[in-house]
Amino acid sequence: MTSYDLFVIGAGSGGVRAARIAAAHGAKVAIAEEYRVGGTCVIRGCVPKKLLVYGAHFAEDLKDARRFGWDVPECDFNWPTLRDNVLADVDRLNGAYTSTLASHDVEVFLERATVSSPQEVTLASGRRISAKHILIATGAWPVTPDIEGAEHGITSNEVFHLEKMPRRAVIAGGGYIANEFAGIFHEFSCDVTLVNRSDTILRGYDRQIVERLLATSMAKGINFRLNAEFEKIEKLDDGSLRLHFKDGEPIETDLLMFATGRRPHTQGLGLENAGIALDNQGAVIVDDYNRSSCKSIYAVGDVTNRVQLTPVAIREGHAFADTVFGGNPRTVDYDCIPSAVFSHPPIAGVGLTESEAREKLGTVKVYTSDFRAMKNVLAGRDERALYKMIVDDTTGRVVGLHMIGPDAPEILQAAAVAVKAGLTKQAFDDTVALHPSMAEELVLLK
Ligand SMILES: Cc1cc2nc3c(=O)[nH]c(=O)nc-3n(C[C@H](O)[C@H](O)[C@H](O)COP(=O)(O)OP(=O)(O)OC[C@H]3O[C@@H](n4cnc5c(N)ncnc54)[C@H](O)[C@@H]3O)c2cc1C
Ligand SMILES: NC(=O)c1ccc[n+]([C@@H]2O[C@H](COP(=O)([O-])OP(=O)(O)OC[C@H]3O[C@@H](n4cnc5c(N)ncnc54)[C@H](O)[C@@H]3O)[C@@H](O)[C@H]2O)c1
Repeated sequence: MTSYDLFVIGAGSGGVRAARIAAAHGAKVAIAEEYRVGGTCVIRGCVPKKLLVYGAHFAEDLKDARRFGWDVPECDFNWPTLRDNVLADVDRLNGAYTSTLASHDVEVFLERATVSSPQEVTLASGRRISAKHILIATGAWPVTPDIEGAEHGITSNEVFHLEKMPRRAVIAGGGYIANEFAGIFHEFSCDVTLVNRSDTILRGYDRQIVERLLATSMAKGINFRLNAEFEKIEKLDDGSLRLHFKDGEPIETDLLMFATGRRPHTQGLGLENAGIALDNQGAVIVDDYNRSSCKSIYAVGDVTNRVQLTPVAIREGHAFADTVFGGNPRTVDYDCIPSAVFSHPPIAGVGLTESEAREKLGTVKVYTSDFRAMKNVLAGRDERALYKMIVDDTTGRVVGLHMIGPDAPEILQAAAVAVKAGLTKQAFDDTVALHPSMAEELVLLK
């Protein structure tokens, strides 16, 4: 039986980083991937999604360009062209990730692996491999509600491969994926309805910012059906779908996409063969050093259900490799992780929301800037940005920054450094504005 120092299951964001760094520390490493090297982020998540967001934004840019003097003729959008170009870029990245593993002498098995004992995995081909350490980096999988006809819906796994752009689309869910794809489909002239089971969308984001997204999305023409529970999905003779709800009128649509959360991908992985403890969501329970209840087996990324974001999975994979193979025990700092929703317009935030800060700190000061970006003014686009700074009134420290508006994620990434470093509102005020920019609002808040 071949033996390795480390066997990684899952070549996504966390697994690839862990494999590469462990190998650089001198370990003999192998990795198994059942679909494509690169994982969710590269193959069917962040990267192709962001490329579609860019593609979608041209709908507004082309219209606005006329106000800036460009003689733009009526333009048609061609979905197969964008889809195929995006998928070609995914192929390129898949190749780049595969060569990175090869150049670090990580052996890649393009097949499913399961755990057969604390120091052994079995490949789908039947081959058994022993390893001193096993890393579970199998990510998460879309959850679809248990309702009659749910099989007629798709998930984010399939959305990047659509044959044609539907005329009507319903997106179930009110989180990241639902809001991002509502914007994408809408910009491609599709009639979009977002259906959520509660009246709260984007839980965890600052309410005022989310309210602004809701208002802006509705003004653009995206429909929202909140507090709605599906009863069943009926497929009609012409191939379209009729969605029935426990209350309210049915909706007819050409496409139903479930964006109703992602569950840790642990089913059928054989974790019981190594006595690995899971939580009630099926996530691998790990300690601060990513070690599971079995001492030779570790887990990183979405499969641990801590923070389902790529940069977090990467950090966890890196910290694991440094800890176990680099003689440098490290944990990941989960405080002040910036995040964004690539909606139209995008949202970005770091630190405490206003309500979290009020609950945690008691006395807080909130500074806001509610403005129309210069570009939107000339374009005649009645779309306002909102920036919010949450300050601890006792210390003057900025404990949260939340924004919605053009390029909010780009601006927030830089500002998050200041929040993470514990800078005060005064430090922002002391910084001279960079004019004219949208970001200058951050140092001009009164
Ligand atoms: C549509 C979408 C958009 C997203 N956008 C963003 C974003 O903009 N920003 C952001 O930070 N995050 C985003 N995310 C989340 C991000 O993709 C994940 O947090 C990240 O990919 C998690 O990395 P991971 O290594 O834990 O798992 P993954 O990247 O999911 O990798 C797990 C890999 O394991 C493989 N695998 C599973 N089981 C086995 C097995 N038994 N044997 C072999 N291989 C196996 C899978 O095929 C997969 O390739 C998005 C997710 C989705 C779905
Ligand atoms: N920009 C980003 O960083 C980004 C983008 C996409 C995904 N992600 C990651 O992927 C994860 C999964 O994304 P997601 O959007 O699927 O999950 P999510 O957890 O963000 O949202 C799930 C939503 O589905 C709703 N829901 C659940 N069951 C439902 C039902 N039966 N009917 C209608 N609504 C229902 C929930 O109320 C919630 O609003 C996110 O938590 C995030 O960490 C990140």
